[in-house]
Amino acid sequence: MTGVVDDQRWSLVIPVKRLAAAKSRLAAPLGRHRAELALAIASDTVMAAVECPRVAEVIVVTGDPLAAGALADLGAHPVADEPDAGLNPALRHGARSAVRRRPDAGVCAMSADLPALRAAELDRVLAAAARHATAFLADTPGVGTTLYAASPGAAFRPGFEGSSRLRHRAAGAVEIDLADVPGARRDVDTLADLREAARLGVGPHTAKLLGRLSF
Ligand SMILES: Nc1nc2c(ncn2[C@@H]2O[C@H](COP(=O)(O)OP(=O)(O)OP(=O)(O)O)[C@@H](O)[C@H]2O)c(=O)[nH]1
Ligand SMILES: C=C(OP(=O)(O)O)C(=O)O
Repeated sequence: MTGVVDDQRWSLVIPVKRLAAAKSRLAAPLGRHRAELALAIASDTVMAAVECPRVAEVIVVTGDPLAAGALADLGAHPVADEPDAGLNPALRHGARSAVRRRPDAGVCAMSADLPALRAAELDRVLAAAARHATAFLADTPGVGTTLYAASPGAAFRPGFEGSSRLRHRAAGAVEIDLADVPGARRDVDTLADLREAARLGVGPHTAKLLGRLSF
């Protein structure tokens, strides 16, 4: 893209499903601690985003009052989960709010499932995203997407869920090709994912909970 802005700033739109329904693939191993883990992971994701120099604002889209309060305490701006029709509509709603609040910022949707995310990694990913109208980062298995970004003025059309890497690519978004951003790619859906994130080093909320559970 021409006119690349090296210091482009971003509104991060982070969706957080109702905690009682979240992380269903961890229900068997975690039992009653599942909702607590979902919130700890979202808290570490939001904390890294808030600390990232290129991030102007973090908007959390959630219908969960406990998550909204806890993530606001970490510096996020919560908005309602409207129209309450799943992930991509929630992201589009959050993006409209982001553009109203900061018209000069790019809009970047990012999963709340990244407990090993580091602010410096996210900063490098966003610097790469600013070179394109729309861009995305594939997850560790290379099937899904952890982050989808639209520069100012570009249409924001998130296509998360399932094989979203191919979907984003087919829609013309450019894949961000950075080798060493493992925390930004490692989303956690299963126990094996959680173990791998723990090996990378998770943030303080997740670390504390895993310590308590002797994980
Ligand atoms: N606001 C909002 N966020 C959602 C919704 N569905 C999923 N998410 C979020 O989207 C991201 C990816 O979620 P998924 O992996 O599909 O769901 P999950 O709850 O993390 O895990 P599973 O229950 O195992 O599918 C996470 O940040 C979720 O919190 C939704 O309907 N509304
Ligand atoms: C929503 C997605 O991933 P997951 O359900 O694996 O978290 C995705 O990769 O688009």
